[in-house]
Amino acid sequence: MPSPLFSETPIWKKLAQQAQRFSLPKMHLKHLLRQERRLETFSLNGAGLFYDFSRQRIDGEALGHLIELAEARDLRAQFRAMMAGEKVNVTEGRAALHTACRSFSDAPVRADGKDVMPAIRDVREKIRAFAEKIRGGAITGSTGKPFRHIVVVGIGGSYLGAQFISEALCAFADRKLALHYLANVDIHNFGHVASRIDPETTLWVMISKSYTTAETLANTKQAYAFMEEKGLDPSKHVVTVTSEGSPGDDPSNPVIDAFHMFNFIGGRYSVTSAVGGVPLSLYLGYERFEELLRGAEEMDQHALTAPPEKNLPLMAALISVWNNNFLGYEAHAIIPYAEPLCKLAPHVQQLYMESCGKSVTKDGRPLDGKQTGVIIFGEPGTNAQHSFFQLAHQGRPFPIDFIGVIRPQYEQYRSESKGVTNHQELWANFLSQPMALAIGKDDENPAKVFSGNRPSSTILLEDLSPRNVGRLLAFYEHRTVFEAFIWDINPFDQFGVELGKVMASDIRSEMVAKNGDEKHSFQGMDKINEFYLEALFSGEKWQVMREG
Ligand SMILES: O=P(O)(O)OC[C@H]1O[C@H](O)[C@H](O)[C@@H](O)[C@@H]1O
Repeated sequence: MPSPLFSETPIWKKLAQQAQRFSLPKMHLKHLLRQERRLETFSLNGAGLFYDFSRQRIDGEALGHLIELAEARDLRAQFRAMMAGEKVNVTEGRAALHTACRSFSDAPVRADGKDVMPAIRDVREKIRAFAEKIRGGAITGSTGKPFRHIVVVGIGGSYLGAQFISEALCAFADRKLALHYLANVDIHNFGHVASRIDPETTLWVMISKSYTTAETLANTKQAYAFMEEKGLDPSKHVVTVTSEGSPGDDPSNPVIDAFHMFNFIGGRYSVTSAVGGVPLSLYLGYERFEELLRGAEEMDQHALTAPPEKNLPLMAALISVWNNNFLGYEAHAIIPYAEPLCKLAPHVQQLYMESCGKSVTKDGRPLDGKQTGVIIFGEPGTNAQHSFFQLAHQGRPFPIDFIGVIRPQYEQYRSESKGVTNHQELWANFLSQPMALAIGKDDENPAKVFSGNRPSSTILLEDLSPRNVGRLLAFYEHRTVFEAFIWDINPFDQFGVELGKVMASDIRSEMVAKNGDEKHSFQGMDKINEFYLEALFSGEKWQVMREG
């Protein structure tokens, strides 16, 4: 029996009724915040994170119904099934076992009846040994020099997670190593990287689960051509991370080493597999990568075992669904008051929007668009305040996650301005923004009125250690899947990215024909694309065409 559509359940009706109460003036956040013990009642501690949702538009009664929702949709049972290796990715007939990547327990985890842990432990061990050899100079490039640059070639899930973590932890990186990312097929990305590396001391890490992604293949070819042009032997400068048996898992193409990821790990959930493990261990050292895994494992265990009312990612998912489905917010911002978390929002953007941007339940029943994910975006504070916060305060409202860190990675720089350190100045803003959004302000001048009643959560970390970053990473992963479980959608497939790829392939064929025969005409294509292809191939004639 498929579970009923969320919108057809009794709990949906109850929550919709609850939401109506919140349109009353007395439910404005400026009043709710005066409730006694507001912070204690609406905040949670767990797995090293503090999650404060006291400035969400919620009260005890609404919260009670949200907890009921968690039970009604059996969220923890679904999560348990995921961690136990059941085929929760139903449309692709696969398990989703990213949590196994950071399991350090002796317990087996089975996918298709087979314990996946031995293979996972082997990969970790292989990464450790490899990273030590590269960092220690035991493996060198083809001219015998130790590696000083790492270029990570990959896109989407084979890029964003590693970029988020490497930025978050770059204070711990080996100063002798520079890390570069080559994701975009745009030649400007390649040109930029090529102009900043020393080819002889560059290690290229080619990451692709499928090894069929057009952008990554094009960039890989570009890199090989570049090395060959410099007289270097690519087999001494390239390492691959891909699934077993993929086109890139090819022994006839010699590389320094090849690392496997597994088909039961989705791209956007793969940063704790070899996809993140190889580049991050090279850049930060394996021990730090392992600390990150241990932090993620703590959050996994918390999400698995804590009851809904104490479960951080589950509560965050409930609040998110409340804001989206019942209070009607269509976007959600992630604003870390911590520059090292500058790539958290792009990572969560893929993680969440690829997972929750669906239009049918996992068994194919249509959902109206409002019953799945919202738009995620974000930038670090205070930068965001000086760019788009005008709209956050006086324009269209959207919920925000404010993320703060008690101790910065750089505690040694303590000069003061206006009587406070930079970190304290940052905190003054980190504290003022959620309050200003919640409380608002009246003014005789309508242009200076702040309506307030704009919800936010605050997530606090003690510091930005690898362990805490791992906890934060897993928090967002689990928040994402809990939301998907509420809607009964599959957070592990991404068919929505296919149509554009197929159309690109048709257009590519036209380009191939033109490259082979300059007389090839684009006529017969749809008129709009014909116009643009003519423009691309016209070169200097473009101006003439426009004038004509
Ligand atoms: O790792 P790859 O197979 O190269 O895939 C890279 C990325 O491309 C796809 O288009 C998907 O949208 C992503 O989920 C995936 O992570």
